Amino acid sequence: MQDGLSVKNLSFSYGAKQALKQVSFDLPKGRFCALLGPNGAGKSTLVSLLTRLLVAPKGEIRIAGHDLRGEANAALGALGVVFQQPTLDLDLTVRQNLAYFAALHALPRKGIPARIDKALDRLGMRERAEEKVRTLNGGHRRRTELARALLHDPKVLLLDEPTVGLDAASRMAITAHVHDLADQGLCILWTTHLTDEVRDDDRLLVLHQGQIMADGCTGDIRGERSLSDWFLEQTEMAS
Ligand SMILES: Nc1ncnc2c1ncn2[C@@H]1O[C@H](COP(=O)(O)OP(=O)(O)OP(=O)(O)O)[C@@H](O)[C@H]1O
Repeated sequence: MQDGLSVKNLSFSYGAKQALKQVSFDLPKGRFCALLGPNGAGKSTLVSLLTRLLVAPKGEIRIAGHDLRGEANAALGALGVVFQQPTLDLDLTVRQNLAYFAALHALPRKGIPARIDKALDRLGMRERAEEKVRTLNGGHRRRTELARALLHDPKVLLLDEPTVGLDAASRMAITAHVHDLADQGLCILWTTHLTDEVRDDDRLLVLHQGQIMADGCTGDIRGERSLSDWFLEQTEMAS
């Protein structure tokens, strides 16, 4: 899918343990998609395959139309990633952290300050640009990582349980910011095991025991039940 994320028949095993079984989905641009799965469902394995930390022997991944196997540079160039573990340098300022990333990715030097300002604006972080990351709270650190992931103007943004360790207010703020990014045209894949981060009009993929057990609009999937009740019931039934 052009400008979106497409996965076809993706399987992966760690030795005898099959972590993903024939996973397929197509995510369009301009949509927030939550990948919901309990512990051990295969979320981290999928993230590792999408970022090429692992390579699947079978199946296809296309990022903004580029095949991750055949056109790895173009595919990864269209992908922004926020990993679960924070990777900011605490002793550098917000701006320095972003500039460091821009240099690492060989972005054209002249445009870097404007790119940084734009990315910080998108996350409401411009006024924090000159502060050391160590002085920021967890939510603002997360937003800095998000701004950094946007610097190279990706089409697809992948977030691996991005709210882990944040308080309720920061979780809400980050979730709202990322929904705004989807409204601005990005294709978002947000992995989580927390049902309260998913809105009724979000696209929902439910991963359980390595397989997609539901794919659609969240409100349609949960029906009359709360998503939390639906999710518990389904994952317990399938266990
Ligand atoms: N290096 C490994 N060697 C063997 N099995 C593994 C390895 N990494 C993961 N697994 C297994 O693969 C399955 C999927 O794990 P994965 O970490 O992808 O799930 P997850 O949904 O990310 O879980 P969590 O939310 O707990 O991180 C699990 O059964 C897990 O035990």
